[in-house]
Amino acid sequence: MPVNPPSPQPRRFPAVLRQRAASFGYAFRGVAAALRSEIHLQFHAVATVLVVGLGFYFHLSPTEWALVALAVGLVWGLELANTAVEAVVNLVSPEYHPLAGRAKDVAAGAVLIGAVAALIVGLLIFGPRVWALIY
Ligand SMILES: Nc1ncnc2c1ncn2[C@@H]1O[C@H](COP(=O)(O)OP(=O)(O)OP(=O)(O)O)[C@@H](O)[C@H]1O
Repeated sequence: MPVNPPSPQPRRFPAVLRQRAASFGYAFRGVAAALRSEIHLQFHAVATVLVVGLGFYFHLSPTEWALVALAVGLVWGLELANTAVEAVVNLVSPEYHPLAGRAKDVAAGAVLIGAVAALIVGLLIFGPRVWALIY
């Protein structure tokens, strides 16, 4: 009795790629929406452009660029997460609730810690150079 050859597997690779591309699209849409609505993020965008400009001006080393990139990414990431927490809290608890307040305060605290760390990195990397430029 003839044996049928195994039927070829459906080609799922392009579908997976499409799904990944869509996920990236949603993520970029999230960043764009947060940028439009959050004044803090608009401030970070301006600060990021300034920091990158200063980095080129002062010819940062690769290690310094890595630290600056981590600091900038940390602040952006935490600010976006904070925006997401605020949106969810506003959705599930539009009325006053101590837990809602705590969630927002803790998320804001995470941004604060990240911002202080980024400030320290910025002062250590740019501080001496800016100082030498002025004096
Ligand atoms: N539903 C709530 N229940 C209890 N406390 C809340 C509630 N919403 C906000 N709060 C308190 O008010 C603070 C400010 O909340 P708000 O939603 O204005 O956030 P925000 O940090 O000012 O954010 P943004 O300025 O980015 O909108 C919170 O950190 C929290 O302490």
